[in-house]
Amino acid sequence: MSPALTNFKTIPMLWLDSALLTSPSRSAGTLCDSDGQVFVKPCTQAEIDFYELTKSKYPDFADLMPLHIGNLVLSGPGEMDIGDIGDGLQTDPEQVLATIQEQVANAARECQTEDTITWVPSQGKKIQTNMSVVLENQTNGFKRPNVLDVKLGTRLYADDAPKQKQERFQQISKETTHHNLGFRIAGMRVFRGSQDPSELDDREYKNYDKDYGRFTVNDDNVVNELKRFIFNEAAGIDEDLGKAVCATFARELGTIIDVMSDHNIRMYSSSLLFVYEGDGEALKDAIRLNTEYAKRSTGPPATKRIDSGIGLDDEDQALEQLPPPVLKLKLIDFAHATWTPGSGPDENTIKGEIERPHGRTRESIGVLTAPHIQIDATSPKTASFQTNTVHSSTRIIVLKPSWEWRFEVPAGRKITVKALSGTAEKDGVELALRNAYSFSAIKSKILTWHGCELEVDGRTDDEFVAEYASPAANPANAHVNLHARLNEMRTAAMYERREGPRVLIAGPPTTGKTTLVRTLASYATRQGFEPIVVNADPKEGMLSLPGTLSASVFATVMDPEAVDGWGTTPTSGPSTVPVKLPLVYYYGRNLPDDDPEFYRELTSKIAGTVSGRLSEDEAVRSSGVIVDSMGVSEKSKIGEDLLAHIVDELSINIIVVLGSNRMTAELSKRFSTERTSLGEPIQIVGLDRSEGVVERDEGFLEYSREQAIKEYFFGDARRALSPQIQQTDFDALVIYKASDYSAYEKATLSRDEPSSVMQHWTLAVMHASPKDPPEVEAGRPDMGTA
Ligand SMILES: Nc1ncnc2c1ncn2[C@@H]1O[C@H](COP(=O)(O)OP(=O)(O)OP(=O)(O)O)[C@@H](O)[C@H]1O
Repeated sequence: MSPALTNFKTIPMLWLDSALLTSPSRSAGTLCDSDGQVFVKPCTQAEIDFYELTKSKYPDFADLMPLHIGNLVLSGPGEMDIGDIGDGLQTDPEQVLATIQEQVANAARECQTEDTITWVPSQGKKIQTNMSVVLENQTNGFKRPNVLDVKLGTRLYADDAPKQKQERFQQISKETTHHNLGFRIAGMRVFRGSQDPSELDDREYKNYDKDYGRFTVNDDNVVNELKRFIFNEAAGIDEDLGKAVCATFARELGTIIDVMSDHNIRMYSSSLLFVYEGDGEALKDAIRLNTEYAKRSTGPPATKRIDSGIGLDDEDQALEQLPPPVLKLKLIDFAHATWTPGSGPDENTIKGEIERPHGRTRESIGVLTAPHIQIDATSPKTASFQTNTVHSSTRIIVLKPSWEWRFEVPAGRKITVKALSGTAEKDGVELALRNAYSFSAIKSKILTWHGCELEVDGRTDDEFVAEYASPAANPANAHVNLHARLNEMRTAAMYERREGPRVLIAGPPTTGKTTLVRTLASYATRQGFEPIVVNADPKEGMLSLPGTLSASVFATVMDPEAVDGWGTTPTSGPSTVPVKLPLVYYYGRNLPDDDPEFYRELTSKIAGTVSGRLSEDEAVRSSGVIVDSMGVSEKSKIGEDLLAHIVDELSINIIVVLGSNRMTAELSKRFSTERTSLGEPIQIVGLDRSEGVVERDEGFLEYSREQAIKEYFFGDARRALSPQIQQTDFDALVIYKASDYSAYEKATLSRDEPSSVMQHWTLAVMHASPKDPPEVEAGRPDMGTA
């Protein structure tokens, strides 16, 4: 049988061999590469799909899983039955590693030993598999890995499991710690885990097979049994060292619970895989080396330099220098895992990860840190230590004038940035010196005009210093010039008591439009102007949820840490940065072309309100308007028409086109003879796109949108928010849903009845009489969101 990799470069593959792994195990279907770095696990297409979807759409969740390197197709498709994968496993203690390491062929083994029917999402029919996932081997790099597999959940079967299977698994759950605690020890392996040499294998491991977790471990002894995994004087792991391991696992588990709580997923029979260095001396060495590494490190593990204009990749070098691992904790086995949007967090799985000790504000204390284990977090000896999986290092980045530090932080990770000296700004907002700013799920930049020193703590996914020979070489220079020109116009307008510039920022997708709008708004407020900013791009919300169009006066500083990059509203709770009060219209769709009529109607309404505000408020009038528009591809006729509608309605007199000569030329032609409603000519300015502007994939954007929704309802980590609860009878509510737009069906809204399907929906609340027709409802501003 010759393996062929689908999306992974060829690597020498061997059948799993005792000489290559930390434990001998020769299990059918299981492969390992020659240096033990990867682990190949036979699986179904559903599991491959789950890995791939998670990697592309939910990167923070993918961080909780073993790294998915690719997929493997074995030759002779159709020859292998998933039920065959488990042949020969389980009986010999030496073979238990297969259970423990990534639960190789877990589903199949369960099927063979616990049920006669193969449990795969095919209604119990046996399916054939010639596929495997190629994963990072979690035990790689350890000298003597101790491994513990904890199967999670009270319920162990998915909805599509056959009835017999369901009954069998219900029975298992009832008879084991699954029932009350929501988890069970599925396998364990401890270096020198017994004083009796006859209980150890030839590599000095004591192996606990799955029967141990089913028949020996119960609710009363589970904590003591778990202690066997960690507190092991015979291997040199004393009380202090063991407590430090527990505390570090608890911290990692906290992250897993936090991320899982943010997602809508259902997992059955998944596990947590705990791995740590089981040799006390090697463990102490690894802790020391990791601590030294963290202290010594002045740069992130993967820093790209652009010295002499040549990109140097330090990644390989940095990886070689990494200290040995101390411990790892991953979620594994996704044979029965699916993403279930709208279903809420997976309480069944999370239950197994949580113990609720009294008096702790945070509930994310895991099985290994149950109160009985008594971690003394105050003793320096027992404090948790840094592992290289969550390695972070403090480093200083020195930027010369007009340079940018560009960075990407994935969802679920956080960095803090302090400007130590000089001046630094993020999207036009100047960073206060020595103030720590936190950023998560972000792709952005810090720019300096005069040079600065930044202190950065935390691991980024990518970062890069963009060096420019002179300020003029940085496209941001054009933004400053544009701002200077707008300010001249504002000052003139102030003296003449008329309207200041109304600017529309347009361009194809991902050209830096929103960044420029934020920068211009921030520069204006820093100089005492009070422009109205209009967000005409429903894809991302401004001071409101995604799917809305909004406008707000910006008279005070913006909040660079805000999840949407703009700031907060009074509904987001108390804030150190002044809040803004936006006018919001609910559009309910991603793109303007999804319902152009309704989009036109709403932008006209916003324009009406903006015009009212301009005429009432002198300071706002002379400051003018800045509009962020949707990305319009160069050949989109409808996109161009919608832009023209915004230009007309908001009396735009300056159109800035980013990153497209063609669009600049077309708009110049279109507006060359037109005048605004105030009789001014319409100027078109073409600006270059910065090469720093980055694509944000759908997974990243979806996560950002989810965070914006969460922040809207619950505040953020910096401020607690108690959402207002107002109870209303369902009879008093009229609920409308955006109907599917078609050229024939012009109705924007269709009536919907309250039902359980609406759980986790966000509803825009509008003040209207229940008798009002949908057209009237649709055009009203939101009072808020429920
Ligand atoms: N110079 C830069 N360096 C690094 N990142 C940047 C830079 N300019 C913009 N970005 C980032 O690139 C991403 C895309 O930029 P932005 O949202 O401004 O583009 P856009 O044209 O508004 O996109 P869309 O068409 O999707 O609305 C953002 O995450 C932004 O923070």
